[in-house]
Amino acid sequence: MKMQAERLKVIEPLPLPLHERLFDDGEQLAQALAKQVAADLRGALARHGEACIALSGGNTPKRFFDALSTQTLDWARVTVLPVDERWLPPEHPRSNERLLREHLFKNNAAVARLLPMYRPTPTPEMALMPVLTKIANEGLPLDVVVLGMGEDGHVASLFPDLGYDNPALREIGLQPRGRAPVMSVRTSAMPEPRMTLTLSAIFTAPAIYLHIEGESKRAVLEGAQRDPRSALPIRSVLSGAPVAPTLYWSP
Ligand SMILES: O=C1O[C@H](COP(=O)(O)O)[C@@H](O)[C@H](O)[C@H]1O
Repeated sequence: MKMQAERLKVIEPLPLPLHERLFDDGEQLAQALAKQVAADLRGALARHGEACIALSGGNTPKRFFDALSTQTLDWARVTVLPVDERWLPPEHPRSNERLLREHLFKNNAAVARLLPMYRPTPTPEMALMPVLTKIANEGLPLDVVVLGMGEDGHVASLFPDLGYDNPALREIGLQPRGRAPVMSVRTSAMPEPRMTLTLSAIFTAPAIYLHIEGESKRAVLEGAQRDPRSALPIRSVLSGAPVAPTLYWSP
């Protein structure tokens, strides 16, 4: 009887690997992440004479971009691209390109090269092939990527509400070794169509950082890290990344 009870013991699945750097506040986090990313870019520049970094949008990265813009390195040889873009002109307050231009392309980083995703076409689908070709030829492989995460577990513009059964999300967006580096996205969760790097493109980077602030997002992340049944895109990042990502978190 005792033997049987032991055999039935539930084995907790191991959480997916993730390095963690935890900070007391967002300013300390921004400074530390900027120093680390600058060191990675200097390393890439020393190895192959140029460097490429993909950066997330939204509200979280502003302080980090401000801090990164002051780092000393050969920015003229650095290419910067957004990990995703809302299909809005760069003057729009929700544009991720605008965020980069306002918070990163200043100080020392003013001379970096921007590889935008947005084109002035009515839909992202109409610009998909030229953007895909440009990014594949001039942006990949990446040296560094910094991902944010939404409260719903989305990363870049890979949204869970596209549905786990959505073939485009599963077979293109979340495919760790697929051929498409970029895809267009339409989701009822967001007011505008979007374009996003796929995980195949994101996983070309040997350094992957998650920049996440707030207790509620951390709970979402930890849930996805531990639950093998989780269909959240952040879990696909943790399970498929060729190197364990490093979390930079503050309350
Ligand atoms: O829509 C987006 O959301 C995520 C998270 O943004 P945040 O405002 O919650 O920090 C972001 O990483 C992504 O690039 C963006 O387009």
